[in-house]
Amino acid sequence: MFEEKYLKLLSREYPNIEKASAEIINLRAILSLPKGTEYFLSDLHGEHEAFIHMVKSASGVIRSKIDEIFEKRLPEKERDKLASLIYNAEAELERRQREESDFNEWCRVTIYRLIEVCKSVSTKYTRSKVRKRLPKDSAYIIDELLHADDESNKTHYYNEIINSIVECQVAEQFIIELSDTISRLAVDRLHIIGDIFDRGAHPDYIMEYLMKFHDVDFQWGNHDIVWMGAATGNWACITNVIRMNISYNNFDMLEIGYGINLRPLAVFAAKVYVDDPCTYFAPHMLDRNTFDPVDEQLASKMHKAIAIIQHKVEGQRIMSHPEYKMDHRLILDKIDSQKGTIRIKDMEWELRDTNFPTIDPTDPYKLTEEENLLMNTLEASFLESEKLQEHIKFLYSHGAMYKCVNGNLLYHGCIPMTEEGEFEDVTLNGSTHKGKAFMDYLDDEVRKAYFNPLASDETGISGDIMWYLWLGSKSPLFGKDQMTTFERSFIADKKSHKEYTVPYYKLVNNRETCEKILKEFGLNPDTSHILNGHVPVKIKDGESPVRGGGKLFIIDGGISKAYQKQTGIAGYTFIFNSRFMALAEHKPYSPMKEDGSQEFHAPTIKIVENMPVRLTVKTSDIGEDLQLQVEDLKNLVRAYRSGLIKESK
Ligand SMILES: O=P(O)(O)OC[C@H]1O[C@](O)(COP(=O)(O)O)[C@@H](O)[C@@H]1O
Ligand SMILES: [Mn+2]
Repeated sequence: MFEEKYLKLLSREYPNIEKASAEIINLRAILSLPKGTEYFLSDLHGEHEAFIHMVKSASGVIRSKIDEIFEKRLPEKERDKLASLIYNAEAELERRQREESDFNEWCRVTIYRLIEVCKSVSTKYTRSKVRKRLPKDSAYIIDELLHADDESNKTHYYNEIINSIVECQVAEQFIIELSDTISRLAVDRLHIIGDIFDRGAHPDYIMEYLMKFHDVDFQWGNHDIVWMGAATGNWACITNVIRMNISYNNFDMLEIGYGINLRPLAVFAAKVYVDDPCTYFAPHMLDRNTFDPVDEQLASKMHKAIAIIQHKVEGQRIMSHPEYKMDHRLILDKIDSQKGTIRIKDMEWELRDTNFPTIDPTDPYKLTEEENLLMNTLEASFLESEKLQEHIKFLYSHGAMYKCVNGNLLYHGCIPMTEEGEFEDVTLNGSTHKGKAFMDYLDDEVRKAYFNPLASDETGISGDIMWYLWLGSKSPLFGKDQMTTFERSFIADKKSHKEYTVPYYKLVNNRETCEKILKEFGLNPDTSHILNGHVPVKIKDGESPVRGGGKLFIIDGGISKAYQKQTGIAGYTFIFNSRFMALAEHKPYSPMKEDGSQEFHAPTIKIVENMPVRLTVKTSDIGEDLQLQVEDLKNLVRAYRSGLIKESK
């Protein structure tokens, strides 16, 4: 009965034997194609240019295709230029326009070459899938070019199309679209293993790019979850987000990108810290603001003002949630203004800054009236920012705490474990969970906090769970014992800044631990792998991204400019195609120079596992779905044949 109903519904889409059979043939053709290339990135930290370059170059995949096709026909320099064109067509076109004596001829030759590359990256897909990835306006022409020269008598037709493109003066647009199509085809699916936000200038641009990408998923990082909490209106999250981004001078993103009104904070800070240079709050100057340059002095004052509000608000959250077990992070009541010291966990530290005009020593966690008003305005800015809310909703709809995909387990930080290597029971809001069940519980609560706070277990203010996930010691997204933000700004002695990672990070050096985690998530421990982000791999100190005897890969190598000194490289990406799994080790991204030139450094690719046989779509997760669809369609055809369901046109 149920099946008949279902088949009737299906018959709306495939109303007769012919249509249903055509789809069966199509699906079976797809199943036999090679598995598409999956591309994994993590810890993007607002570095939009480096990120877009990584996606467009597909971590060296484009370059190796060009070499494969043109090695015998074009000198290396020419191949470099063709690659640069695909990475950033607008910029390369500008350079060519200046340098080529016959620009039209260059366009003509370039279109031929791009079509060859495009053909090569589209061989893994059905024609219909390729068509879907083509830009709307030039889809028809590209489709023709991709297939026109198969027969020699079509060569004339092929040349005519290219000549017309050049003569109609649409060659540049066409080249841009074709280049973009090539990058899109080179990567079938993107996985972002957390931390899109903070430190770098433009996570907002990264989100815009990803929202247009054909297939992307996220595993939330601690820096994403704190923005998700801020977008929920949680003050502990809001203050953290603003503090961090002012500390990296990201005013363009905050005020222009997301429309967060920082004027009240500026006015407040300038007044409260009028004679305080706020020396230890000077922002890092990695990127300049184009639209919203804020005077460095004022930025330092704003940074200190929001940091103090953060410590007050956080103290309130700690007191409301005894189960967070964060009493040791109650800091402000431990300040001894007379002595200029602070006592943290039985240690006394000297403060390098003792000017706290807004802290009432008898009630140090209470916001002043002005601070309270200021927080109300900031909350409104976060709740009302259409762009931010749109980006956060996308993070929700395409993201999760973890993901199992094609035999890989993806998560940003860790799975809480005891020193003995058992999954650790964690109690939050009166509910105790461990392992996969804990991740599922958190996933659920994070969604409720934003979409349906009344249905959540949350005992404090909505979004506290996101704040806990940002810095709590049992947070799978954080994985450290504490976040020493206060110490980093107020105490010179670096010993006080120490943050220790949880046992997980040692345990995963053992293969058995990794296998145990994979099993917990329902994956086959013999064939599956874990992909982790979050902890920068310090190559220069001899660290390796490969752990657990090759069962786990940590791919945070520091795309973040702020961390490149520590890691010695510019990040890892991971590639899983039909033939192998590989780590790509990147060199720092060099931005375009004033004269318009730009150097690209190909990453070093290390194959970490070769597939015993070439993988097909059939063996991938999607393959399972497609096979079920084929079965359903076969049942539908049977129902038509037996007369159970009537065919229509
Ligand atoms: O180097 P910054 O930007 O001051 O940030 C330091 C803070 O960032 C953290 O490392 C968290 O960020 P990550 O998730 O990128 O590691 C904290 O543990 C630390 O207190
Ligand atoms: Mn992180």
